[in-house]
Amino acid sequence: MSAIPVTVLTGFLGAGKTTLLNRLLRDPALAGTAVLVNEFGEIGLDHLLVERLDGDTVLLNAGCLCCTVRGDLVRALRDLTGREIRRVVVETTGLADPAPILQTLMAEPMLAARYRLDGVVTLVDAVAGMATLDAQMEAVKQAAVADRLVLSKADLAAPEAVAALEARLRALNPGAPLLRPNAPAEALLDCGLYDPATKHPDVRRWLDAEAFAGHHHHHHHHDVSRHDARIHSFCLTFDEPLPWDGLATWIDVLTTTRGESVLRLKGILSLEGEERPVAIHGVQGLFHPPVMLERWPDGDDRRSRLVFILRDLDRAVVENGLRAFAESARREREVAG
Ligand SMILES: Nc1nc2c(ncn2[C@@H]2O[C@H](COP(=O)(O)OP(=O)(O)OP(=O)(O)O)[C@@H](O)[C@H]2O)c(=O)[nH]1
Repeated sequence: MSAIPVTVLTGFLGAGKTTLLNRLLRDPALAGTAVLVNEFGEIGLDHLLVERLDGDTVLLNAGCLCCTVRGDLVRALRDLTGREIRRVVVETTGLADPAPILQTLMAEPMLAARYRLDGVVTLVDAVAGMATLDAQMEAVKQAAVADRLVLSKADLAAPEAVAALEARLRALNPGAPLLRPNAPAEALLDCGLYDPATKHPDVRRWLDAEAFAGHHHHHHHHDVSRHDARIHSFCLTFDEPLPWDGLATWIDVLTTTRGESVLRLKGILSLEGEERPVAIHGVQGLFHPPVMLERWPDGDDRRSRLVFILRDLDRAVVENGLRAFAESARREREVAG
């Protein structure tokens, strides 16, 4: 049984999540999709309950998915077991930090066996988006960790305002394609490591390491908001195969000491003594077990590439740490062997 993809649909209050979802659900490509909707404050916080609406829509009530109803998310996904479900979309409340949701999906062993995180789709409202990003750190995080960014309400905004917001989003998250809500379902969903049609790894689409070339740290930009300045993303590339032991130790250290600062990490690795590539990804201090891929994708170069989205953590700390741990693992091996 192949794991069922779970897409997390997020975006600030009123950004158009429900509108987009309703359109997508009419698309035949989404037949067999179960939807978990998290509405904030519909029912008192004392009564956590999961209510089945029509068909396969489940409403997760009582509070924000990111904090109070993580247990409900697990239960709701567990309840779907045995049904003919091909895909799950979780619509978060506008206030949600997506990280704990992603962590729940990755960390719960029962869920990890049956479901796989496909990706995060973040809606940004072209009218209110700029001000929201200035005011709300959560909105910046939602945009920064997205695999797909969708700009809604561009029809209501001036072209210059749309262009400015697009430029800001590209700087914040160079790896995520920037789409409009009328984009085809396949472009919006299926952001995972595997091409859903061929089941082969599609690293380019998943990682889009090339998109980070030319994008640099924005701290020195005069007009960047303080929130944006705290979050930055980059891609590290390594020509030589990396020692897994050094890398694993470094990930452990980074996770333990600065987990909250690593908003997201995705990578494909060439490891010493291993022909096949390994994919790793993590969200705020939690790492998915590494996945060994069958082979390097056709035409893909065989360098290790690691994409980081960090908050309040300098690139140099991460890069120097990684190099130091890799170096010391190599040295230890030389001494031993
Ligand atoms: N003109 C225009 N209106 C839109 C667009 N997307 C959404 N809207 C409108 O924006 C309003 C909010 O949309 P919703 O889909 O309810 O937004 P949401 O993100 O689900 O809202 P919350 O669940 O409250 O966070 C509705 O009135 C939609 O009709 C768009 O692309 N263009």
